[in-house]
Amino acid sequence: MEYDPGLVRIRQCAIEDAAGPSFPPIEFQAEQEAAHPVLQKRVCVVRVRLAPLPWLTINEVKKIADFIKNKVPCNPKIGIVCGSGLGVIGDRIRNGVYIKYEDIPGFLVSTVVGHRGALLIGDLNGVEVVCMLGRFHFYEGYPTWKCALPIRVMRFLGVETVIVTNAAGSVNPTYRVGDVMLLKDHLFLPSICGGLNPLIGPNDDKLGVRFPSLTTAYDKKLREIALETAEALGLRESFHEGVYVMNSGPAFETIAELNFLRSAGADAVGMSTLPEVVTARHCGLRVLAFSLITNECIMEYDSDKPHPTQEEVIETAEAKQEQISDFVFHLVSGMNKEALAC
Ligand SMILES: O=P(O)(O)O[C@H]1O[C@H](CO)[C@@H](O)[C@H]1O
Ligand code: HPA
Repeated sequence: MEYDPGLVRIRQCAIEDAAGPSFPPIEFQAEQEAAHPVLQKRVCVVRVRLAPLPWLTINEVKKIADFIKNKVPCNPKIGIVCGSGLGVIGDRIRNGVYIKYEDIPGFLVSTVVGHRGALLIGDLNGVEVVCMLGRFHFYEGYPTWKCALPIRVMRFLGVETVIVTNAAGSVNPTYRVGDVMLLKDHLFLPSICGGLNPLIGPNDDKLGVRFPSLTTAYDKKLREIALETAEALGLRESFHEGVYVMNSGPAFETIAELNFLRSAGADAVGMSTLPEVVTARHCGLRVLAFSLITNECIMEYDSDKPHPTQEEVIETAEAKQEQISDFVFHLVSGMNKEALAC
């Protein structure tokens, strides 16, 4: 039988190398053909060129965590992601050690105003935390799995719970600028409509299951603690629980889009957070997430309200930063007590 390289079909090929699982090969080249000694069939030996792996393996993520641990011996149980203008949360951390993102091999760099670009590890109200002073956004050009890479790094630093914060616009007309919305659910539009789920790619079962459930993504007990903390600080009236929707950004939404999002059940809209939340749930972390409402979204045509700007977002975040950092300061203590009691 004549061997025709054009007819070779390899239906599935998973190759384990030292670094972990590979993805489908992209090129086959026939090298030789021979009779198989046992099967008594003609077989061909092929040379396989693998597609370069875009994803990091568990070992590569562990290496980043090990680098951090070698620099700063630590055992944080809570991880915090600071949203736009909310890096001030880190100012309450005592005995903190900063590591700039650019100094961490394999990490990313922040490119957005209002994101300082460093990890801060230290003591927040008696709890050891690792705090991201600045996050990564899809619109900066990072794929969603990379935006969420720090969450996996946190997991290998020993973190069990993450507090993910963001600045967001209000879609719910009863919200006011300066209010806080605890996320009770989300609409991950870039995932549902755009195939941008951060878990796309080979799954490592040692980290999490292939098909994680997100039915209880936002921990109920942690939300209760957050509301009790707000109550104790006299802030309860400005706190809500609602649905966050992610727009990939960087453009703010049109009026038609905002009305569509409202009718779909959204209360606040932003351009971040969900890659981190999905990744955290996948690797077994508990999640509390909240939005600071930094601007009112314009939902009507011919409105004379100001158009949303990054400056307004940062201004509101700065005006509220003391309140937010006070809230997080007390929140971590309540969360820690609950974790110790479990
Ligand atoms: O979600 P964070 O990082 O808080 O930032 C929010 O603020 C920026 C828009 O002003 C966008 O990046 C949006 O996502
Ligand atoms: N839309 C999207 N992202 C945002 C907004 C907004 O109105 N405000 C802060 N981040």
